[in-house]
Amino acid sequence: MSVAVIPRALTIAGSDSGGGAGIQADLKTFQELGVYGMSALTAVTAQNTLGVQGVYPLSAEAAAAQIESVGCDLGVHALKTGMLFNADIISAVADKISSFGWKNVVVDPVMIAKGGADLLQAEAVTALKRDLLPLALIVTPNLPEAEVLAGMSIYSMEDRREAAKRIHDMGSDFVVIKGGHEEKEGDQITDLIYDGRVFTKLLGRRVETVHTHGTGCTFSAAITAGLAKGMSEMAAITEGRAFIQAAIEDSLGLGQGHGPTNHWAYGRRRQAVTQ
Ligand SMILES: Nc1ncnc2c1ncn2[C@@H]1O[C@H](COP(=O)(O)OP(=O)(O)OP(=O)(O)O)[C@@H](O)[C@H]1O
Ligand SMILES: Cc1ncc(COP(=O)(O)O)c(N)n1
Repeated sequence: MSVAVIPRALTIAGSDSGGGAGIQADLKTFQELGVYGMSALTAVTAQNTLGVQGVYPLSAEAAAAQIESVGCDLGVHALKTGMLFNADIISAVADKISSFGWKNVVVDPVMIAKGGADLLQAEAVTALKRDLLPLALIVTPNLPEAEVLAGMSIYSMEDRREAAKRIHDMGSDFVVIKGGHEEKEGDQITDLIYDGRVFTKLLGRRVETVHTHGTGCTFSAAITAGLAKGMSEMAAITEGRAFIQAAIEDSLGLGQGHGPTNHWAYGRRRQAVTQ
């Protein structure tokens, strides 16, 4: 493969020492999908499947310096943001994205870990909406995040459509409201996509499992990998959904709490089909 065609993706996110979410999940996903992965850390967390034991943010300067180093040398075909923690880091990240002129930007608006720990300070939501969402090609809130961004409660599919419209108005070309937190109704799970014109429902099979740590990180990283490889937004989102579905179905069963998903599963299934 010539250097010119190696797809390259950057994740700007926090470190999860347990390896199921954050930077670690993103880099595993990029690698599995044939994309060269790079990272800019925003915070270090002491974390495992039982929860978050500590959060140690880096300075906005440190986050910006890493993005600059990567951008001015290796080149970035697509990037995603995850845990950004505070308003200073968000503004610094938005500045760098603007100055490099990057367009393939996936924003996973990480706010609260599954175990309840704050991964974004409450006052930073304004900066997220004002500085980062206008630069996003795709934003992927879960249901509680969509409620915070849209400033409304979401009970029905009609509410979800309204929230998607409101978030779209903040500047992201595509809004994907993920269904992982929806009330359990039957065996289906719905991710709702809105492109400013049409609503599309992506339906998946709900897996009964506690091993869902890092599902949003992995899903948004898989979408980013697709964009880095030149896929359309819808194709990248669809492959991202297939990647996370396989990763949840074949989970590794690690840890005593909410374990990680299986980042090998999608690739192994594809290999099995082609053999
Ligand atoms: N039990 C499940 N079975 C099948 N798919 C799931 C399940 N839980 C989540 N998903 C899928 O995983 C993806 C991420 O959704 P989710 O709502 O869990 O994101 P999230 O809360 O941001 O994740 P996290 O905070 O753990 O990183 C979506 O595509 C969603 O449909
Ligand atoms: C560094 C980091 N980034 C993101 C998440 C969200 O994942 P989850 O909601 O599954 O805890 C996390 N726990 N840690």
